[in-house]
Amino acid sequence: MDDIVTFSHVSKLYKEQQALQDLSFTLRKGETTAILGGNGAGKTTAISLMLGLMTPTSGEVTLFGHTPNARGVKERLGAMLQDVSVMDGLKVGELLQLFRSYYSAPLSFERLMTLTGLTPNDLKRRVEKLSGGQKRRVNFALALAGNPELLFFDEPTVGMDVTARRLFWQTINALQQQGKTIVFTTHYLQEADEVADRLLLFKQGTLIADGSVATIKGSLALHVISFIPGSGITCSMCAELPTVKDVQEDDGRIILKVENSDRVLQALFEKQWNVNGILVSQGSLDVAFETLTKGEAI
Ligand SMILES: Nc1ncnc2c1ncn2[C@@H]1O[C@H](COP(=O)(O)OP(=O)(O)OP(=O)(O)O)[C@@H](O)[C@H]1O
Repeated sequence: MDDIVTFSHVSKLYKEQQALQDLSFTLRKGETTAILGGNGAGKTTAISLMLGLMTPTSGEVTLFGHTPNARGVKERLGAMLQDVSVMDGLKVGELLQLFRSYYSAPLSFERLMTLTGLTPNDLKRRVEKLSGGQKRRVNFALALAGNPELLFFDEPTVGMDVTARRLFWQTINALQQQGKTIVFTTHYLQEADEVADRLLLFKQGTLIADGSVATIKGSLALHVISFIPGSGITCSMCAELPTVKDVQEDDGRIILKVENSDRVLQALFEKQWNVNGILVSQGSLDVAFETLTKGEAI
């Protein structure tokens, strides 16, 4: 079966707070999905529901066609959550061994160390003595210990240094090649752009966009035009140009986010405005994200 995660009209209410509202989507085998959204959009709540750490107020969540807490489901998934909570009092090697013992076909110590960058020295250290970044490596190793089919990462690279971050994405890439299904949340849009096959964009507990990076960028079709304004050219004049959605000034350049760059260029030439150094580029995921989360495009 190719449907690995399904949300069917899922809502979650925390007392008065509506965290998710009528959310429906399906994640398929082998897909890498990035869940994006501003603070409080509902990303962690969605992941917690997938992991069976809480239940929906209404609607249904399934993993591999079963409820997340059904027998046999947990063995097939691994997770690295935002709160780095590892068991104090144990050495890293002991903790890894404990986790490996839960699974029928765990990854070897050597493989886990290669994948996560843990060193033989790290294995001898007590978990509570590790730095925040080192604890995240341990949590990464724990998520991979059972060689699961489905992996969840909630803001995985927060607190990782550059080397750790690079190794993390290399490992994710290797897992993608093996056909694993991966779900991660991030505030770093570049990560989502580079790694994900699919983006789910949350806003205030609802799904406002679902598609590939290319589709989401393309559906918005926002382009960026920038130029150095000559005297007399102001931001408010530029805001009147056709299809302009946003105007900013930065470092002596006026930067326009526009729906139709051809029409803007044509208008600039017709008006014979005194502008220099015109640059046109395709909108980035950041632009798409900003536009969507401001609600302008929907
Ligand atoms: N245990 C809780 N009790 C009450 N409200 C909660 C609880 N957990 C989350 N919320 C609220 O539910 C909403 C969604 O929170 P959630 O943590 O899922 O968002 P998020 O997208 O992961 O945010 P962030 O990017 O800041 O981590 C927020 O308004 C939050 O305040």
